[in-house]
Amino acid sequence: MSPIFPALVPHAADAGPQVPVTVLTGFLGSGKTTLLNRLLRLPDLEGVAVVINEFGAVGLDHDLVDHAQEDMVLLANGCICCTIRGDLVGAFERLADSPAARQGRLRHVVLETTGLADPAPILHTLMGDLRVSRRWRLAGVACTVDAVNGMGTLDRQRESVKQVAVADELLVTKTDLADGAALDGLLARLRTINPTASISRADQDALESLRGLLDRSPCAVREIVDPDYQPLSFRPVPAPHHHAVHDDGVRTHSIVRDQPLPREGFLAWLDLVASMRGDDLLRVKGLVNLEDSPEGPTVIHGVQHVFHPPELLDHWPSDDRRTRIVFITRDIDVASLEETLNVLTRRRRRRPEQPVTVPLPRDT
Ligand SMILES: Nc1nc2c(ncn2[C@@H]2O[C@H](COP(=O)(O)OP(=O)(O)OP(=O)(O)O)[C@@H](O)[C@H]2O)c(=O)[nH]1
Repeated sequence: MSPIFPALVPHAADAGPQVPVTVLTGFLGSGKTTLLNRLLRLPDLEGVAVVINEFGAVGLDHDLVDHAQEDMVLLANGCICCTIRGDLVGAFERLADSPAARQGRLRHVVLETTGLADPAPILHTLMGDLRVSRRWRLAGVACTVDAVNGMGTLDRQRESVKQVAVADELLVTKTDLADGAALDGLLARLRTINPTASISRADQDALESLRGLLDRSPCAVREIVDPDYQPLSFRPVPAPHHHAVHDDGVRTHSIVRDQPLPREGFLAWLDLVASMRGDDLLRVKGLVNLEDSPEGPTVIHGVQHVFHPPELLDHWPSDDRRTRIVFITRDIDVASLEETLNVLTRRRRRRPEQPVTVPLPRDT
């Protein structure tokens, strides 16, 4: 197993059942708390806890969210993505110690990030910090996008592009205030940045989407695993060329392989790509057909250079047994990802004892 890919080593068997965590991100003022409040008013949300991260000396959002205080953990005084990431670990440790968790009543956690957060380090902590990942498991990422200000925010704030790029569900808020043409333009841009996320409207089915994330575990490959999966409402959206072109440098690329892949070569490739270009891999999700595990696909899921431990499903969800991996990248020459995979899996299969020279993933 690769030494620089420790997250590919399965967790210890004593980890016990992990409680799923849904991350709710979205730029400042985009409607996260409003949506969360609507969600928490639903009748069947017993056992759902909320962790709120706020930026500022005095936390307010915890007062604005209606929820039993016992299940509320507030991270004040900073942004978990940078200054107080350790507090995120502490917050989950405190939550693990809460009566609900100790009595086994905690079934899901929603983590609302500050609107300024780069979500990637938060996801890394959830996926890669053993103190957290032993007990908790990322179930999905929802991102609110403001229909009125969203386009301008995407233009000006690089973090907001990243928030959109890593999301499983894009929840468009304030559609009641936006005009139709502007909304179409925004939807097209969202679809360009992240074609694999489902998009829903806050005033229609966003609540259902968020609710769906609470029922979802493990993370994030529903659209690949589930042959019946249909993204919600907004598909198909108008093609981007109908609107002004906004190039956020974010690209989506799918790798498909008909033949099963050798485990060693595949993991070496993933390791190489993650270590060389991890910063630019905004999101990677896939089902991999490995030669030594034909009974089901191995699910891979990563954010930048951190990957969930790959998970072997006990059966294929459909007749399609091809390897399918979706990359959302920034400024990577995707052709080099394909070339590198070809070289590593081909040569390893033929001559495992030979040292392998591979082309490195290139910039665009
Ligand atoms: N008209 C309208 N207003 C909304 C909608 N969603 C949120 N708002 C308003 O937008 C403002 C910001 O909403 P919040 O829910 O506080 O946004 P947030 O993302 O939690 O904000 P931060 O905590 O600053 O990151 C509030 O005044 C909300 O009432 C919506 O769908 N329609």
